[in-house]
Amino acid sequence: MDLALSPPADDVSIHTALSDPRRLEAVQRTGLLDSAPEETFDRLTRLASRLTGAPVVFVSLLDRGRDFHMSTALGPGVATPGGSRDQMGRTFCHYVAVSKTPLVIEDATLLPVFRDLPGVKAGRVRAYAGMPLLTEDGDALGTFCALDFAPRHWTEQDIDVLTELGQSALREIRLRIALQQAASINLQLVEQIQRVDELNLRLEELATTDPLTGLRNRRAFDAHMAQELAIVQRRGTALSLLMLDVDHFKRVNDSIGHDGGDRVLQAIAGHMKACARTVDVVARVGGEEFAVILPSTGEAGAHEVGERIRKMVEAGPWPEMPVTISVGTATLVEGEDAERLYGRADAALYAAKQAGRNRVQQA
Ligand SMILES: Nc1nc2c(ncn2[C@@H]2O[C@H](COP(=O)(O)OP(=O)(O)OP(=O)(O)O)[C@@H](O)[C@H]2O)c(=O)[nH]1
Repeated sequence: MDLALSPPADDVSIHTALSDPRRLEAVQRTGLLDSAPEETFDRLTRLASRLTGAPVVFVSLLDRGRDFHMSTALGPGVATPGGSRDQMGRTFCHYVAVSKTPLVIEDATLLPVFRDLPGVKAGRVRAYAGMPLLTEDGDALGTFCALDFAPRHWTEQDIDVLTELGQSALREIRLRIALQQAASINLQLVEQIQRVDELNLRLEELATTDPLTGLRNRRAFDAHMAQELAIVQRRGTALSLLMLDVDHFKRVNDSIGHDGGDRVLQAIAGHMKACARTVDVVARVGGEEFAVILPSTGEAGAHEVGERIRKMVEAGPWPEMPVTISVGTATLVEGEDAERLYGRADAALYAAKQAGRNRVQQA
């Protein structure tokens, strides 16, 4: 029974069909290209070889420019092909993939279309029976096929065996595609979740950061203050607050312009960050007003930090005009809430201004 192509596909149309990107992508999606031999497929080819008596049965995946033999079974006494599992050049499997129908050849040397195939010319194959392995979308992935070195009559039972076992191989390959798809969807989901997390983090950062100085804004300051007070209540540690205000900032603006004033605010923010520990919370709480929350810090420590910042700001360098700050400090007393602490630090700041500015005043 010769089930040859009618009309047989020519080289150009075979090349075009095999190069179809959708088909090649489907082959990739099996995840089986260059995979190690697997018992699942080897069992099927072995069984097919035993039941048909064909000396060679294999499952091929038709990749770009090569046939990858993912499973090969050899009959008794047949020498192992060894080496590469890739088959280059035109093969019977290509005709099966292009026609998407079975191909059964009893003696290829008698058929002009096939007698010049490299495998036939080299004596590696004379008879061939192959079934196409098609995706659910009808793309040809490869073949399940048997061959013989001598002319051979393929019986109806041979064809049934190859068809049935080919179907089993195909079911397994389709399962692999589905698994690959599920894994890829899973990966995409994980990536999307990561992206959303990153965006949320960025949004949170934007919502809590002062755009001019990069310090925490008033909102973040209030949240940190509540958090620190809760810690103090639990652990009984100390907590201090610094309020800072640029001296005569109106004059600064008037002299060097609003942009110049902004640069001064940025430089002061830099000095404050340089003086603070990582646990301290440095914030811009108003136009030219700053605050620093100092966890685990008592009166003396708060005064010291205030002085350090004041001196650093005074030292500048200020190329355009001298700049100083006034600082008010307050240390939490028992039973005090955030508002009262803030109020006392602010009052101390006011007192520092009244006392002549460029100084640190304790509440
Ligand atoms: N450049 C700049 N100026 C600001 C910003 N926010 C507030 N200001 C200015 O800061 C000045 C604050 O002035 P005042 O509150 O009168 O106090 P002051 O001039 O600093 O004087 P004292 O605080 O009493 O030493 C105003 O001129 C505001 O316009 C800002 O983001 N950028």
